[in-house]
Formats: sequence, structure tokens, C-alpha cells
Amino acid sequence: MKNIVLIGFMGTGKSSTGRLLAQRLRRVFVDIDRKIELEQGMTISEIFHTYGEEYFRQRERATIAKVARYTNTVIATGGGAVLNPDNIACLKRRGVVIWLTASPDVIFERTSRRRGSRPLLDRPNPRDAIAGLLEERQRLYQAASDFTIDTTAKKPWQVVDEIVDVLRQGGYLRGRSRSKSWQG
Ligand SMILES: Nc1ncnc2c1ncn2[C@@H]1O[C@H](COP(=O)(O)OP(=O)(O)OP(=O)(O)O)[C@@H](O)[C@H]1O
Ligand SMILES: O=C(O)C1=C[C@@H](O)[C@@H](O)[C@H](O)C1
Ligand SMILES: [Mg+2]
Repeated sequence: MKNIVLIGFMGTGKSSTGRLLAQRLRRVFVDIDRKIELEQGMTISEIFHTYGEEYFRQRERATIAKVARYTNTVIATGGGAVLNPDNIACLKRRGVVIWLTASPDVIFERTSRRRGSRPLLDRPNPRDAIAGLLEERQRLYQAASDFTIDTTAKKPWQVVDEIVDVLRQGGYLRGRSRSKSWQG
């Protein structure tokens, strides 16, 4: 079975929704940011501040190259994975790519919850940083994705339901996964 790859801006729910989706489909879940943190023994912010963004992007590239070879896995990428076309090319080889979106206000609200953990938003006016990065990246997410799901006004379990529906309709899932109602 193909991997299910979640892409999208910070705060669109790739990590939290990805974990739920993997539980629902009984698949392994890999979060690229978490894997880098574990392997490096540092948080993403510490990596950015100590070695710089370019170094982080190299680690991200190497980690994605490794994980993209898995099968049957739910993969949550970091928000900047689309910046390198090689990342997308290798993820697509064995994966179907889902773009999670959310409005700038909701992104701001969700990313404010764990301040200090997203170095690119660690500045005096994070709203402007969000607007600028969204503008730069929107077309990259669009071009990389097979399906798009707007998470703005949805609970994580509703996003999971929608992902399962689009994957099933697209012929990417076989058999039944647990019914929607179990998650309330
Ligand atoms: N659909 C949702 N409704 C409400 N809150 C959500 C939803 N999805 C995620 N969240 C919350 O928003 C915050 C950010 O979510 P998450 O870390 O999953 O985003 P992400 O896309 O993985 O971001 P990053 O690219 O920075 O890793 C978390 O506090 C999470 O619980
Ligand atoms: O959007 C981005 O460029 C990033 C998103 C996070 O997931 C982390 O990968 C890191 O903070 C960079
Ligand atoms: Mg994440």
C-alpha cells in the first residue's frame, strides 16, 4: 500500500491529524520533524539557532529520502518540505500526497499555542511572517498535492474522516477502516 503523505503550512495539523489517521488505519506513523529531533538530540528551534536553517534543510532532505522508501506508512512532513523539489519527487514515488490547509487566522491561533517551537514564526509580528510564507509557498503545496483538505473549521477527527473518504474514493485504501462513529 502507498504511503499517505501530509503536507501543508505550520499549524494545519499534519502531526496531530497524521497520528490519528495512522491509528485509524492501523499504520505506522512517522513525523519527519520529530525524527530529526530524536536523531539530532535537539529541538527544531535548537537546530535552527545552533546550525542555521540550511543545515536543518539538509537534515530534512536526508530524513525524507530515508522515510520515503517505507511503505504503508503515514508520513507527516514539516511545513517547509515542499521547498526542495527532490523531497516531493521521492515522497510521491511511493506515496499519495494530501495538502492540509487552514485560514491565516486559524494558523496564527494554532501556532501561538506552542510559542518558541517554530523558529520561522519566532519574530515580533508572526502574522506577517505567516502571510509572507503562505504567499511564497501556496503554489508549491498546490503543485505537490494529489488532494486538498481545508481544516479551518474542522475537528481533527473530522479531518481524518475526510482524508479516509478521499483516499477510498481515489482507490488508495482497500477494505474497511474502523467506522467514523467510534471517535464521536
Ligand atoms: N483541526 C484542528 N482543530 C483544532 N486544532 C487543531 C487542529 N489540527 C491541529 N490542531 C492543533 O493545532 C496545533 C498545531 O497542530 P500540528 O502541530 O499538528 O500542526 P503541523 O501542521 O504539524 O505544524 P508544523 O508544520 O509546525 O509541524 C496543535 O496544538 C494541534 O492540537
Ligand atoms: O514551515 C517550515 O519551514 C517549518 C515547519 C516546521 O514543521 C519545521 O519543519 C520547521 O520549523 C520549519
Ligand atoms: Mg508537525
